[in-house]
Amino acid sequence: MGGRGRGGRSRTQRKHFRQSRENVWKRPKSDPSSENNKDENNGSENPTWTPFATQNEAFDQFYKEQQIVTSEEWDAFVQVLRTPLPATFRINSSSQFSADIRWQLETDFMKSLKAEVAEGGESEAIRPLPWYPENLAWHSNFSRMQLRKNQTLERFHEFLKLENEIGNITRQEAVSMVPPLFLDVHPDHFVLDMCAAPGSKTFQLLEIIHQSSKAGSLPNGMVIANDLDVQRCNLLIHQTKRMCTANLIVTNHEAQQFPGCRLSKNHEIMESDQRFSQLLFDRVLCDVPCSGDGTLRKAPDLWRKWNTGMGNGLHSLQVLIAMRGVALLKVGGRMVYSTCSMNPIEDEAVVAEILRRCCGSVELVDVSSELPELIRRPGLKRWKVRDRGMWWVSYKNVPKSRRSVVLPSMFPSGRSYPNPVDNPNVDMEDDVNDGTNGNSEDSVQALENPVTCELTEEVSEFPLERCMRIVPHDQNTGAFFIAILQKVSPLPAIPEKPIKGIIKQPVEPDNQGIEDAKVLQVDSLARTSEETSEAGSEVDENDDEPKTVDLGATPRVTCEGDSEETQEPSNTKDISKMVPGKRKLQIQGKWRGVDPVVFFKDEVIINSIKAFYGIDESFPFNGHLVTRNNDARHVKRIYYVSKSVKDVLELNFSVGQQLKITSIGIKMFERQTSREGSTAPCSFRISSEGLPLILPYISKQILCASPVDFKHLLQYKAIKFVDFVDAEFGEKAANLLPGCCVVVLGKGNKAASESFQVDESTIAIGCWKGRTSLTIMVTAMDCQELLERLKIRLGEEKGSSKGDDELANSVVGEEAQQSNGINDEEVQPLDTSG
Ligand SMILES: C[S@@+](CC[C@H](N)C(=O)[O-])C[C@H]1O[C@@H](n2cnc3c(N)ncnc32)[C@H](O)[C@@H]1O
Repeated sequence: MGGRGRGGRSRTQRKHFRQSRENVWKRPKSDPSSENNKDENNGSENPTWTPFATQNEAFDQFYKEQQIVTSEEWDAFVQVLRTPLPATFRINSSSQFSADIRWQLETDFMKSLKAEVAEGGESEAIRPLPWYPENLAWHSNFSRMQLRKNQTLERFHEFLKLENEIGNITRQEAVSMVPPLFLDVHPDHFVLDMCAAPGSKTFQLLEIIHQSSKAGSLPNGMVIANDLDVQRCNLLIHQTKRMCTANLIVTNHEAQQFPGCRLSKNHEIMESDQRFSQLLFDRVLCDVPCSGDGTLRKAPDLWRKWNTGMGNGLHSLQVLIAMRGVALLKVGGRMVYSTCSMNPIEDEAVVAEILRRCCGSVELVDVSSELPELIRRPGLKRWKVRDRGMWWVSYKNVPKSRRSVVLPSMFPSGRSYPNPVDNPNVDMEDDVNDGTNGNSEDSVQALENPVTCELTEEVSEFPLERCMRIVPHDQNTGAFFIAILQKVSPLPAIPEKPIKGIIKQPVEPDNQGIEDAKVLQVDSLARTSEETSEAGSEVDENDDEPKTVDLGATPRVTCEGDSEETQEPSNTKDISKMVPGKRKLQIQGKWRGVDPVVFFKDEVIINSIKAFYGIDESFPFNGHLVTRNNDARHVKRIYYVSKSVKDVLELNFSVGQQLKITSIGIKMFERQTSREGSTAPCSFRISSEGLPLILPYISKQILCASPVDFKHLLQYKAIKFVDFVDAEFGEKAANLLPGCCVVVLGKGNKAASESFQVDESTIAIGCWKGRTSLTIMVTAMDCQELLERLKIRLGEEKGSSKGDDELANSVVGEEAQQSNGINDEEVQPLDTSG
């Protein structure tokens, strides 16, 4: 069960989230490339912001020449690129409230907003994206400014903000929603998201995995979401936390070096139920780092920065990442390669190189009949390479001096040629910067390139027309490139014969699968990630993503120069001493500075939890509980993992902890820390994220409240037993054992006497049974959301026997809340400390 959408977050974290949103269509005046310093709205002097320039001659030259749109379309293409991107968002299809939210949009907001738009002369306010299944993705014509304009829009704005934070919707660029749709994910699939942060596509993949889960059950599939960047991994954790899933592992590796996790042949398989001996995936999403010019509409700063070196510099890394993805794919599996760049060097050239290296074991899938309403263009079969102001149509004539930068794989034929004798007339080193955009990469040469004229253009032999490019002016979106690949047979062994300019660099000699036995690399491909990230900018998929996250309580310790290489645990003692003021350096197997992941097996604690909540034996505990602390006595949080994640974890232990795990599973139990909490019979409470999963299995400490009492609990947070409208409920609550309990929303007015059955629509909250009262353990935001949902589901409450004012007077709020230590900060943002 995932995506119940009630994962709370800390106030600090939300504050960061809000503050980090920037107006991407303005930049600080201090920026030297500002064109003027007038305020764009009133023409007055604005000391802080100026509009972005949306011109770049090198960009125009490059894309005109590549003919990604016809010359007749050029004006329309750039005109749309220069306008801000309309907001789009997606309903979380696995959320308990997805149908309610869609109903609200289709009936309430579509109508009420239409009136507003009519006033402003616009034709459409919000509309579902026609190509996205089941009206789950929406386009809005309002700018943020407009959203604040009047009350109706403000209500819509508040709705978007709240539902996004709760996890019922995700604000995501329309084109970014496309790759997961073509991945054809099934709930039992093992999926690898190689470059996953900030996680909007991971979220989508998890939705699909969870889509048809029944209450209390988990799908057989799982997602591993990986990102190289630790900070962005934290964004990913933050984003996916809203999904409340036990079927996710977040890892922190260079995707091109993603571990093979393969048992050696002589490894004894101890457990009879061990499912697999190597971690291979049914689906791989390879949404690589790219120059990002498809996001110009939401990141207009790129207009100024754009140059051809960005795409050229990323091509090698993109090939390496994609090849690693293919190697980790099961035969018969599907991989989607995507970029938010329009550049053929990052797009078609990479796909062609994958096909070339795979020698027929990978095919481009023709998806022309899928999602017919999505307007897209076929991939290019011919393109040119631009480097330092020169156009090259074949590698043949690339001068020796540029051959470490311009690679054979960048060209449609992919052919390598011996070094030419450099043409003295084409002195690349002396290329003059004419200052067009402040970058020497794109000095525009007035002279015609003599080398280009000698050659006919190359055409790719691969069916690259099966790739798709989405361009902004076709359906008012950003731009995106997508290719769908299928692995039809194991990858071939690559000839041992050394090829000039190419070195053999097996990714992981000890753990390679048969498929990826020999992955060759062009020597310039072996550049470090630091170099490549300088070459291009990685642009957030979601302009509402926070750029930084307050990690809350746990400071993370990272070591300077810490690489993905094995680090011996024996070294860590000394290193922890070298970091004064920080908590003890954590170790996860061979990874330093990362909290350990350990199976939680403390029978005493597990049995006390089972007994206290009356958890049915059919709920699988064995091997499904993990912690981030080696010392069971000091475990604060216990996480729950699905069977699929458990299997991967067991394999990971067997192969020497190759995976560097930054987050795993769903937080299920948390230790009580307050005074009253420590005297309760069970020292662990059920976390709000884990509750929906375990709910059908709980038989003790659980009550059913009438809608009116449930609503009052949400409104007033704490209510004395004697003050419940349904006296029987109050009595039953008073008879619970002290500590954590669960309150389920019932249907009738005397819900306490109802027998209830839990299904996907059941709404329940965690509470604390104190001496005289019941107090909810739900964040303020989750309370607000639940109250909204109740309003819609139940209609306005009528005929309450106890008025709200009267009840308000009986509220014990502060006292009770303090006693159990629950407050708005209940849910920690990062799953790192034990
Ligand atoms: C285009 S963004 C991915 C967007 C993401 N798929 C989403 O939908 O939210 C590219 C990501 O690749 C990461 N990255 C860059 N180099 C990487 C590498 N060598 N291995 C893994 N991730 C890398 C960046 O940190 C960035 O988060």
